[in-house]
Amino acid sequence: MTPGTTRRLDLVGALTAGGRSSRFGTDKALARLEGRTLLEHVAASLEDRPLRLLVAPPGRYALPGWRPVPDTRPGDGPLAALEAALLAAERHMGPGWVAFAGVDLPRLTPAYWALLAGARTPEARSVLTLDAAGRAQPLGALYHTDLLLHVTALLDGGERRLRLAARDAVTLPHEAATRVSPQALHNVNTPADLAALEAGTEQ
Ligand SMILES: Nc1nc2c(ncn2[C@@H]2O[C@H](COP(=O)(O)OP(=O)(O)OP(=O)(O)O)[C@@H](O)[C@H]2O)c(=O)[nH]1
Ligand SMILES: [Mg+2]
Repeated sequence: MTPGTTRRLDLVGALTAGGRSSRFGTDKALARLEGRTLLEHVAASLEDRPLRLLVAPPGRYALPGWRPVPDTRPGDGPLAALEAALLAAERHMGPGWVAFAGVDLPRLTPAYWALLAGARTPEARSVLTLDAAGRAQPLGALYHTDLLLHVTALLDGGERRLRLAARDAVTLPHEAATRVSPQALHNVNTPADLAALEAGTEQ
């Protein structure tokens, strides 16, 4: 990649939406914020991608323009959903980068993804943002399809933690992400998390 260019369009968008929402109590993908569902908010952040993948149980959601992708290992969590997304991305577009989002990050924006895309280096195979506590956030991150073997090996070994997927990672400061996309990493796990977002009391 030429230094300084972002090449935004070469990212495949992947939205994982196969969770149980057990902490939220009802399906959080369909919870509403400012007149739209959380699913629609996150989808809008990836609307300009050439390929958009929705990793979810078949028929659970209708999202125009998004290609349904079934889980390779249903119910095994977001690491398994990343495997399904990387496989589908490689099948349809060849080797390359995937922007991996969850339904519970409604403040992600195109500018956020452009920032991550611009931070890629030739050696990098993942790009993540640090949260306010300094932890790299594995959702709302970029992964290269080269990570497929690694992700599959983790899953085959019984691992389920998404944060272990990242390798050869570039990490961006929290402030850099929230400057272009305020509250970008605010994660909606409970109704209180959503209420805080509506009230504007979360960063
Ligand atoms: N495709 C797929 N997505 C998943 C799976 N498990 C979780 N997700 C998604 O991963 C993202 C983050 O997951 P969590 O915050 O743990 O969501 P969750 O499992 O629905 O919620 P809890 O039951 O409260 O943990 C959300 O977008 C979920 O929909 C899965 O097994 N398959
Ligand atoms: Mg969550």
